[in-house]
Amino acid sequence: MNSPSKIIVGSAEWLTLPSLNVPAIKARVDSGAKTSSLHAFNIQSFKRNGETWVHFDVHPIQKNRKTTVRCEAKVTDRRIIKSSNGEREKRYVIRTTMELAGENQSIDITLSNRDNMGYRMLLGREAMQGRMLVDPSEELCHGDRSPEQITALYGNPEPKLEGLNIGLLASNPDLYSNQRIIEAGEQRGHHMHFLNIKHCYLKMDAEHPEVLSRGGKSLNNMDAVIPRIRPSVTFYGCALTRHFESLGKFALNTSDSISQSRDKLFSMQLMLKKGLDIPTSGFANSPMDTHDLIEMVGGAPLIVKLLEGTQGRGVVLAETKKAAESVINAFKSLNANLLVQEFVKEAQGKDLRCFVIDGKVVAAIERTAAAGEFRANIHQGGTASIVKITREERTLAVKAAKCFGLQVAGVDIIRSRKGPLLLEVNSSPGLEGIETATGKDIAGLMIQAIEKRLGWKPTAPNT
Ligand SMILES: Nc1ncnc2c1ncn2[C@@H]1O[C@H](COP(=O)(O)OP(=O)(O)OP(=O)(O)O)[C@@H](O)[C@H]1O
Ligand SMILES: [Mg+2]
Ligand SMILES: [Mg+2]
Repeated sequence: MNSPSKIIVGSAEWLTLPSLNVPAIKARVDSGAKTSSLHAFNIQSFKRNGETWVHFDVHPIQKNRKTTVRCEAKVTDRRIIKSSNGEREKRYVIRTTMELAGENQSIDITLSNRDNMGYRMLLGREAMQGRMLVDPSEELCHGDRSPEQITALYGNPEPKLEGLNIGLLASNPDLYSNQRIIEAGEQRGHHMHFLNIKHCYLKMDAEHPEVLSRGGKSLNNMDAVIPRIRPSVTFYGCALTRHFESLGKFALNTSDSISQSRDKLFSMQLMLKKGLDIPTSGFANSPMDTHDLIEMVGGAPLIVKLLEGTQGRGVVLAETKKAAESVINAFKSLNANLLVQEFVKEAQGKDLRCFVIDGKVVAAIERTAAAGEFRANIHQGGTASIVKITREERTLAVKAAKCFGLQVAGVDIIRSRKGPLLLEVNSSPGLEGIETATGKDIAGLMIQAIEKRLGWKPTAPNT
């Protein structure tokens, strides 16, 4: 069995991919994977002498997004790959030479657009069969590479002087929030593009997928997009965002996170599932259950919410049981979906808006309803002021954003006798109220979240 001609490899090894001009790449040895894979981006197919080729970029060094190698290879196949989390994805397959322990061999590699546990390459069992034996307790059996050696091989990359191409996917360029995002991006040296959601369209094609803007301009050169999708265009805006994501572009809030948080009922169920508290709520189909619903949330006074409402419209306070019954049944007769919720009276018309970016609360305000009003929405005449939030509230806000996978979120919390309760999570929180009240550059922090994710560093001196 143990043929002496086989090479022993550990759990990770340095390889060379000479035809791709990759002099050194640390691969994770993964006999659980069939085919080897390479983390590639900007993957673009093209025709050469009637054959399909791809060019793509690789960051060959772990935790380094500055060193980029541009590669080109003939496509030998397109394959459905099932990743370890069960997701299926169609990927390009290329054949290339791999050098390990002084031996060359030809292997198939799929081009994956995700990082594999921080490794830029996975060496699958297809490439190892008949040639290698794995000793999982060892690592780098064929030598390590020092940072100095890596620098000698790749040279010192020039810092990227050029700003990023950032697309703001939104509807109204005159909106305070949109203007601020464009301004903050430009201030930090980026090329900001206002992309009107309704003026963008997409091409679904296996070889050359694309997002375009009216007139036929390709938007495939965007490095990142910031979706600011108003509720009326959720479906279309999420479709565009999803397309950008599948092109390997970074979306500050993914289409999945946006659509999940937009569905009020679903989002409440998800928050509860993650152990995050909300005011007790009920949802029913038939008016025959109205009475039970009212009892369930502790009787009147109670809140009735239309699932489709925004900015405080469609949120009603029913002071008495009679009023509650009439409101619920009236909405029902209009075929509206509604939920019934316990009224948090002790909040006294106040709620908290916590602005979360990249897992941190970067600003918080307290909104106070106008006199005679229980809804704290600014659109309903509410006023905003700075507030110090508790550690518990901070944690709750961060967890709420995380449970949807939102990198930017406006988390609304109401202070109840039982402690802080989540009201809702917004994927396109407005900037005006919070920037004005706190004086913080929230738009700038959103841009910085993109820079961080893309490993972009501003050049001195205007950091
Ligand atoms: N259960 C409740 N008890 C007391 N006040 C509430 C309750 N639910 C909502 N409110 C008040 O009403 C306001 C509006 O409610 P909510 O945020 O649920 O709806 P909305 O703002 O219309 O929704 P959206 O932000 O999605 O447009 C809240 O900001 C809060 O001040
Ligand atoms: Mg609200
Ligand atoms: Mg909302």
